Parts: sequence; C-alpha cells; structure tokens
Amino acid sequence: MIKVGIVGGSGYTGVELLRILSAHPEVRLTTITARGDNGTKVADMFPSLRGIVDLAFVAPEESNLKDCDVVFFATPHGVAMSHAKELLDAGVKIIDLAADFRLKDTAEFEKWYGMPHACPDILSEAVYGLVEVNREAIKKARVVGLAGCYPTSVQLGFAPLLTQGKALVNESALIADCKSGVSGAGRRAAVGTLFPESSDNFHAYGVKGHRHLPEIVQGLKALTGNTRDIGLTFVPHLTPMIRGIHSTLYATLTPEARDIDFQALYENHYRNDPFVDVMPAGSHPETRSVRASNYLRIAVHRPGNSDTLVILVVEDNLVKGAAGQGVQSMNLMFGLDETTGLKQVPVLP
Ligand SMILES: NC(=O)C1=CN([C@@H]2O[C@H](COP(=O)(O)OP(=O)(O)OC[C@H]3O[C@@H](n4cnc5c(N)ncnc54)[C@H](OP(=O)(O)O)[C@@H]3O)[C@@H](O)[C@H]2O)C=CC1
Ligand SMILES: CC(=O)N[C@@H](CCC(=O)OP(=O)(O)O)C(=O)O
Repeated sequence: MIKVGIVGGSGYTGVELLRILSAHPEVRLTTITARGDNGTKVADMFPSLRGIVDLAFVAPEESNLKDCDVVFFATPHGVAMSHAKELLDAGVKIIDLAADFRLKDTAEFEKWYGMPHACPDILSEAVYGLVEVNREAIKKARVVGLAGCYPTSVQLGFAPLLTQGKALVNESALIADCKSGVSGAGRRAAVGTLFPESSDNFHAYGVKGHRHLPEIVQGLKALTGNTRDIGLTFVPHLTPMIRGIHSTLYATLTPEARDIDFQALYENHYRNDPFVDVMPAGSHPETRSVRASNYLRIAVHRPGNSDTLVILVVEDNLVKGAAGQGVQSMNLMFGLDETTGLKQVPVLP
C-alpha cells in the first residue's frame, strides 16, 4: 500500500483528494494536515466522509509526513517548496497542486507569484504534471508540479494542433476564452466568491494578465518541441456554478492546413489517453458531463468550413484540474495503471 499524506486537507482540493484517495485500492491515508482545524475529525468537517475517513486533522508541525511514500500539497503557492528538501531527503515523493514547480524560469515565478523561489535546484528536476503530455517523465519523477486548472484545459485543447512538426494554425494569435466555477477560487477565497456576489452573475477577470498565462505559454511552446513561439490571449471568467471549467479555444488555420481532417487528427492524438474523450463532430460538451470525474471532453468545430477552428473543452477543475490529475500522476509514479481509483462516473444531473 502507498502511504499518503495530504498537507492542506481542509480545502476544496484537499477534500477532493480525500474523496478519491479513500476509495483508492492501493492507498493508505496516513496523515492530513490543517493549521486552523487541527484536532477536528475530518468527518466532522466534511460529513460526506463520515464512516469513510476516520482520521483527524493534525497541525503541519506535528504530522508524520516523513513516514509517507508521497505527500500531496493542496496548499497556497509557496508552501510545498519550503518543505520539499526535507521530504525528498527522507525519501518521500511530492505532488504539488499549487504552482511552486510549474514555471521553469524562476524570474517568471517571482514576477507572477510575488516571492522568490526557495529551491531552484529541486525546481529543475521537477516534472510538469500534465499526464497526457509528460507521462513517461512523471513515471520517474520525485517531484511533480501539477498543471493548473485552466492550463490543463487549454493545453490539452490545443495539443493536437501544436505537436505536428509544422504550424497548422497561426500560433502567434491563439485565443483561450475560459469559464470556471467558483470552487476554483478555493474554500477560503475572497468576498467575490460569496453566494450574493457570485450567483446570478458572470464576469471576466485577469484580462490584463493572469498568472496562468505564462504557465500556458510555457506548456504550449513545449508542445512545439520549443521550436516555435506562441502568442496567446487568455481571458478567464467566473461563472455561477460550483465546479467545472469550460474553455472555448480559437485558432486560425494556415493555408497548408485547410484540407486536414481535424476530427480525425484529434481522435488519433488521444487514442491512448483514457481520460480524454474526443466527442463526435459537432458536439457541445457540457461541464456536467465531467462533474466529479477525471474525464476531460473535447469537441472540434470548424464553423462554415472557414479557416477558424473552435475547440470546446470541459473538465472538472477540482478533479482533472487538480486532485484527479494528482492521483493519475501518483499512479504512474508508483507503477500502477494510471486509471487506478479514478474511474468514477460523472454525476449528472
Ligand atoms: N480550487 C481549484 O479548483 C484548484 C486549486 N489549485 C491549487 O491547489 C491549492 C489548494 O487550493 P484549494 O484547495 O482551492 O484552496 P483552499 O483555500 O480551499 O485550501 C487551502 C488549504 O491549505 C491550508 N493552508 C493554507 N495556508 C497554509 C500554509 N501556509 N501551510 C500549510 N497549510 C496551509 C488550508 O488550511 P489552514 O489554513 O487551516 O492550514 C487549507 O487546508 C492552491 O495552490 C490552488 O491554487 C489547483 C487547481 C485547481
Ligand atoms: C475561479 C478562480 O478564481 N480560479 C482561480 C484559478 C484556480 C487555481 O486555483 O489556480 P491554480 O490552478 O494555479 O492553482 C484563479 O483564477 O485564480
């Protein structure tokens, strides 16, 4: 059994990790930390876990994280990197849901996250946790910096177009128009996510620059083999639902790409990826079709047979965008089938 610890178990991605890992056949949950709620039984805070998780939250300094095989950090940015060295020295693997191990350029990290990087040496060995792109590297990783929620949907939506060796679309003018449910902001988020503020309302934010922009650009560039530059307009929106991300992606075809069958290109690209579903041509994927599951669904459109491709992508931000992707990575790091414990059927309606 894999002994698993969770730092930050009392947040939204933390409880999602608990839900998934408590049903995982190869996992034993050993320690779950929370600073504010230490001593509280997990099931008293999350009644969904009554009779399922019989542990109490412990304070981080009193936890036995070093006895784990792997520790998930479901914490704000900056926490994982301050614990990484001592855990790695103790032989513990790390999966960070925050951004400490995503951006490879430490100056970029400091610019977007407002803090210096605590361990550039560990950052350089860390693997970016987007399984469909980095599967082989994740298998050998000691540290995985999971892809962000929006970045997962945007990168997997554009990936088949960017990995062909030559540009099929105008890569300097990609557009990602993304909408997220409110749980994306976390359990202790600001006033803007309160019910009276966020229900019956819809708005864009971060148009001037969102911290996921450099992460997505880094990832899209890597998909070209770092041979071509990427220009991306990324506009996130807050939409009044609890879970889910819907990303509408736009790309303009190059003249040489006009005769390509993009439906076939996408189906072929994802033929061996158990959690990516390329839907039939003309589909309109719905966020509820992936709710509480690790699936990500994509539909490819070319309205009016024009030169504009429209790619629709849905995922659950807390699962494929965070905890599920983390468990998918953990499975690979420990030699398991990547779907182990992750075959939950989405909840609909
Ligand atoms: N929500 C989402 O959809 C996604 C979130 N993420 C990322 O995952 C991480 C967690 O997000 P989310 O679960 O939404 O956040 P929450 O605010 O819901 O939970 C944060 C958790 O971290 C704990 N925590 C806060 N500060 C510290 C600290 N300094 N040291 C130790 N523990 C701390 C909190 O408990 P306490 O304060 O009591 O210690 C709580 O358990 C974030 O980095 C977020 O950006 C990634 C993808 C998607
Ligand atoms: C709706 C909402 O507020 N979403 C968050 C992103 C989700 C998140 O937690 O970001 P990471 O993936 O980088 O960890 C935001 O825009 O800041």
